[in-house]
Amino acid sequence: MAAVDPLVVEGLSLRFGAVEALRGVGFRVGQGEIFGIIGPNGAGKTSLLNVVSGTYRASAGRVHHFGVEGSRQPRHRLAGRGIARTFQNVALFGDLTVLENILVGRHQKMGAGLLSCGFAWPFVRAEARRHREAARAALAFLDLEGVADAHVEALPYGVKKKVELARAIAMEPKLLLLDEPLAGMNAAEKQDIAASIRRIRDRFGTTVVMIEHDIGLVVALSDRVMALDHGEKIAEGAPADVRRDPEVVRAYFGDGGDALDIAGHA
Ligand SMILES: Nc1ncnc2c1ncn2[C@@H]1O[C@H](COP(=O)(O)OP(=O)(O)OP(=O)(O)O)[C@@H](O)[C@H]1O
Repeated sequence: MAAVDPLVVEGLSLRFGAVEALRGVGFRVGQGEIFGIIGPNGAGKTSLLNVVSGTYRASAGRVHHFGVEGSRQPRHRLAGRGIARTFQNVALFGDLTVLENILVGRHQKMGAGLLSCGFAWPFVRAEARRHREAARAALAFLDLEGVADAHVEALPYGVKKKVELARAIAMEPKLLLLDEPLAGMNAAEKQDIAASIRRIRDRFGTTVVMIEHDIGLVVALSDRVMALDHGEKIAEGAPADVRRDPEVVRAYFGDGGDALDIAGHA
């Protein structure tokens, strides 16, 4: 039987009063793909990710996760279905340690109660141990073991962003949604995160959908790219083709832009 695509989006529209944040956006993401979403400020990228992850309800259109209609599912159900996301701004608990933050993510996946309950049943202890092992494995995969017991608020921004990624992969997602994973980082940190995203896909076969402003890295990292402008899809395809697409260049730079400009945009 043919594999079902992890994400199929059809005719999505979203309105905020008079603002049409999304207008009839549709696309498909195949198993194990890294799919980049680009577009100038206000293009609708975050709105799209919010609809895909069930945070917002679309005015029209559908989202299918692994063949199941998902746009009306509550967010915690998405976690149980193998979908994890990170946020544009760091969304960790600053007063908890890195390891504790990862365990909170696991908790979301496995359902409430188990980690916090006081029972000493052997199966509960075994379950808690399994969560810890999975959390530590996620940290090790991203070379973060050294900060496992550090409080998140004490960490540099670039490390916090990486911890968010670790928290997401500790949920063992089949589909990973990343909202500007490289934002606010220096060049070395960006390269590190980009390499980590690729390693996650290569090692676990995770499908990745990523919004990102750094066009150079999106093009280098993605298998396919989609560009939005004013809530509409204006291009989709091979990263290098989308970057050169006249509509995309115009969206970023107006009529005076040319393809060389966007090639260097970061
Ligand atoms: N909660 C909201 N209420 C009202 N308008 C909103 C809301 N969220 C987004 N918008 C509007 O919807 C449009 C799309 O915004 P969105 O944040 O999705 O764009 P974006 O491409 O993610 O932008 P950026 O790159 O700046 O993050 C914008 O006009 C924005 O002002």
